[in-house]
Amino acid sequence: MSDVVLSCQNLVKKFGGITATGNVSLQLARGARHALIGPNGAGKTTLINLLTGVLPPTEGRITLEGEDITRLAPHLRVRRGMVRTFQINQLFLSMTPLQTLALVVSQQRGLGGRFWSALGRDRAVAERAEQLLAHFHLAEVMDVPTEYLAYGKRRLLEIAIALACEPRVLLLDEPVAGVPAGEREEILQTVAELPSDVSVLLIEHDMDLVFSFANRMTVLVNGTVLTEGSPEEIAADPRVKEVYLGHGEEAAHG
Ligand SMILES: Nc1ncnc2c1ncn2[C@@H]1O[C@H](COP(=O)(O)OP(=O)(O)OP(=O)(O)O)[C@@H](O)[C@H]1O
Repeated sequence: MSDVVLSCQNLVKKFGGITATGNVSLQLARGARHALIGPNGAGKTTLINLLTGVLPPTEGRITLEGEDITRLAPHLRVRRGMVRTFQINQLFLSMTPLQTLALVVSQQRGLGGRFWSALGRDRAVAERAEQLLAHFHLAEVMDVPTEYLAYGKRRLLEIAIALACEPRVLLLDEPVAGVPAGEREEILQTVAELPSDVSVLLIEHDMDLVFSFANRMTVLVNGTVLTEGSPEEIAADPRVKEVYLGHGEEAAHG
């Protein structure tokens, strides 16, 4: 097995005259806690949309576990182990975290819509759901309908749902956006502590959070990679400081 789980080579995405992604190459190492940072409009979300297949690239190539997935439909990328945090929809709002996770685990294990009976009978489904509830600090609210959950708990549930799909690559686009400052660190710590067979690519604006989470960082500016390195290298890079100082509050907090 290669040490690189996901990579893109020379990715370009143009929207009419705007180049949102300009010749980006990136490698996500197996087990990495990799952060993608950059000021507003740098092209971070566009890059995640290209990697997940929501947007087709204008040019370039994407490989997952060495296989070319550039033209693969988004749902087939999920099936191959690349998962992004899901938006919670109406169905999930009326369900509890336990029901939601049991449903996703059942689907994942090919039990489909029989999840209600599966939860009662299939110990393995219930056990995996309980494991996820414990890891994501949701055990005490597992029977509370999602619509009544605090925002931070909802974000944790979104990540837990993604994890229930047993990803090899987890893509998180600002997973703590809107969460009160005091709760953000705990959420990202929970992600950082996932098993090392899950490789994580995170977009996050809060620099303090990024530095406590990441062991690798890529800085995007104007759709291109300014630099990539360890958190220490990035923190010491005068070009990065310049970009962030140049954008002031906006860059630091989105
Ligand atoms: N569908 C689109 N049509 C036209 N331009 C787009 C589209 N999506 C993104 N862009 C442009 O591409 C550039 C990169 O946007 P993108 O949202 O990827 O940046 P970002 O780094 O995620 O920004 P933010 O931190 O504000 O979320 C911006 O100039 C944006 O206006």
